[in-house]
Amino acid sequence: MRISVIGCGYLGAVHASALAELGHDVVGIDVDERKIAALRAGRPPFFEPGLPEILSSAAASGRLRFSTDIADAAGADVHFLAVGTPQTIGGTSADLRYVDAAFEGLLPHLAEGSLIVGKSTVPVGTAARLAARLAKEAPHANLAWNPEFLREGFAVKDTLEPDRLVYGVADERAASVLDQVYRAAIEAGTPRIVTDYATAELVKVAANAFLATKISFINAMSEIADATGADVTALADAIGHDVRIGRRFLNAGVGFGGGCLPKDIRAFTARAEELGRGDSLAFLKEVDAINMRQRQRVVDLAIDVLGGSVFRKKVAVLGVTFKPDSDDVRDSPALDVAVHLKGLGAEVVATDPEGVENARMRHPQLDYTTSAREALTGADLVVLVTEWREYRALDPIETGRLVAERRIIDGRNVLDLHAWRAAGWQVRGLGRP
Ligand SMILES: NC(=O)C1=CN([C@@H]2O[C@H](COP(=O)(O)OP(=O)(O)OC[C@H]3O[C@@H](n4cnc5c(N)ncnc54)[C@H](O)[C@@H]3O)[C@@H](O)[C@H]2O)C=CC1
Ligand SMILES: O=C(O)[C@H]1O[C@H](OP(=O)(O)OP(=O)(O)OC[C@H]2O[C@@H](n3ccc(=O)[nH]c3=O)[C@H](O)[C@@H]2O)[C@H](O)[C@@H](O)[C@@H]1O
Repeated sequence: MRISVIGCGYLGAVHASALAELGHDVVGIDVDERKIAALRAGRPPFFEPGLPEILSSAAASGRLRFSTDIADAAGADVHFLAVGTPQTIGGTSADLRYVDAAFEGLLPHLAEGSLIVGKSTVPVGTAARLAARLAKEAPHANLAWNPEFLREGFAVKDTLEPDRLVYGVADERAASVLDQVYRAAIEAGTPRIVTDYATAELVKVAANAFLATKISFINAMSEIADATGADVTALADAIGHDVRIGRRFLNAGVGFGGGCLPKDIRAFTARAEELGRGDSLAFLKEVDAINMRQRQRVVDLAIDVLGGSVFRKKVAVLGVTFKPDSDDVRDSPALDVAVHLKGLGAEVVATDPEGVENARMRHPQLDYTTSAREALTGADLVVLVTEWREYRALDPIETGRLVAERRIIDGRNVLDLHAWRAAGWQVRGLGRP
C-alpha cells in the first residue's frame, strides 16, 4: 500500500520504517528539516535500538522516502498522523495545534477513498471533531484512530509485534484498510479490537494511566517501607507473584518520566474536568504528586548522606534519560535530580551513554561526560538514577577505587546492596532498609 506518515519523531520515524520493512511504499513527512535530512541520510535523529538497521534496509529497498513537503503525501492510500501532542505551556491539557495543523495540511491532498489514521495520543473527542471536519471538507476520505502502545527502547519490536491493535472507526471499510496495513501482525495472531473513536482514544490514555498508577502505587509503598524498615523490592516480588497483580511495572524508584506518561495523565485529568467528570480521575493527581515526590526524595537522601548539605560536594549522577536504551530526556526524573542538586550548590557531573547531547540542550549549566569512569572519579557521592545496563553492572570494588567517598544512592533499586556494602559502601535505596 502507499502510505504517508506525518511526523517523524520517536513514534513516526519507527512507524514509517517498520511499515516500509513490511513491504509498504512509505513517505515520512516532518516540518523539522534537520530530522528529515538525517533520516534521508539513513541516520535516525534519535537513539533507538534496532532503528538504524530497519531504516537502512527500508531505504535500500527504495520503499522509504522522507520529505518536508506535505504535498508529497498526495496519492497515498493511508495517512498516519504521528505528530506530537505535548502538554500545553502553562497548562495541563494536551496541545493539539500540531495535530490540527497536520490534519489541515493534508486536506487538499486526499485521494478518493483514502484514510487518515490518527496515531498520536489525543483527548477523547478529538477524532469525532476531525471526522466532522473531514465530512465537510473532504467527504471522499475517511478517518480512523489507531493508538500506539510502543515503548521507547523497544520501539521496533513493539511496532512489528504489537500486543494488540486497536482500531477506532466509524465503519467497517476503515477497519479493512487497517487490516491490510497490519496484515503481517494479524496473520501472526495479534489481537485486534475494532471499536468506536471515543473508546479507541480512551484505551490509549487508560493504559498509560494504569501503568502510571501502578508505578506510583509501588512508590507509595516504598515511602511506607522507609517509615517501617521494610523492603519494597521484596514486597513487590511477593505481591507480583499474584497473577492478578503481576510483577511488571512495580519497580520503585525515582519514578516515571518521558514524553508520555506524565503528560498523558495530566491531559486525561484535564479532559475529564472539561467533561464535568473531574472527580472520576482526581486520583491521577495523586498519582502525579506521588511520582514528582520521588525526585525530591532522592535529593533529600543526597543531603542526608552528605551530612546536611550537598554544597561544594562532587556528585556523580549516573543517567540523565528518563529510562535506559533511550536518549529521551523529556520530563526525565534523572535530569531533574541532577539539576536540583546543582541548584543546591553541588558540583554535579552527569553521565549517560546516549542522553548527554539532549540533556545539554535543555540544561547547559550542568557538567556532562559520556564516560562513567570520568564522572565517578573523585566523587563524594554517586547517584544512580537511570538503570542503564553498564551502571547496573558496575563493580563495587573497582568503582570504590575511583571515588573519593564510597557513598551511593540507588535511585532505581537495582544494585545488590549486600555486595556494595561488603565492599565498604554506604548504600541508600528508596524503600530499602
Ligand atoms: N514516544 C513514544 O514512545 C510514543 C508516543 N506516542 C504519541 O505519539 C505522538 C508523537 O510522539 P513522539 O514521536 O514521541 O513526539 P516527537 O516530538 O518525537 O515527534 C513529533 C514530530 O512531529 C513533527 N511535527 C509537528 N508538527 C508537524 C506537522 N504539522 N507536520 C509534520 N510534522 C510535524 C515534529 O517536528 C516532530 O518531529 C504523541 O501524541 C505521543 O503521545 C504514542 C506512543 C508511544
Ligand atoms: O504512550 C507512550 O508513549 C508510551 O508510554 C510508555 O512507554 P515509555 O514512556 O517509552 O516507557 P516505559 O517503559 O513505560 O517507562 C516509563 C517511565 O516509567 C518508569 N518506570 C517503569 C516501570 C517501573 O516499574 N518503574 C518505573 O519507574 C521508567 O523508568 C520510565 O521513566 C508505555 O509503556 C507505552 O506503552 C506507551 O506507548
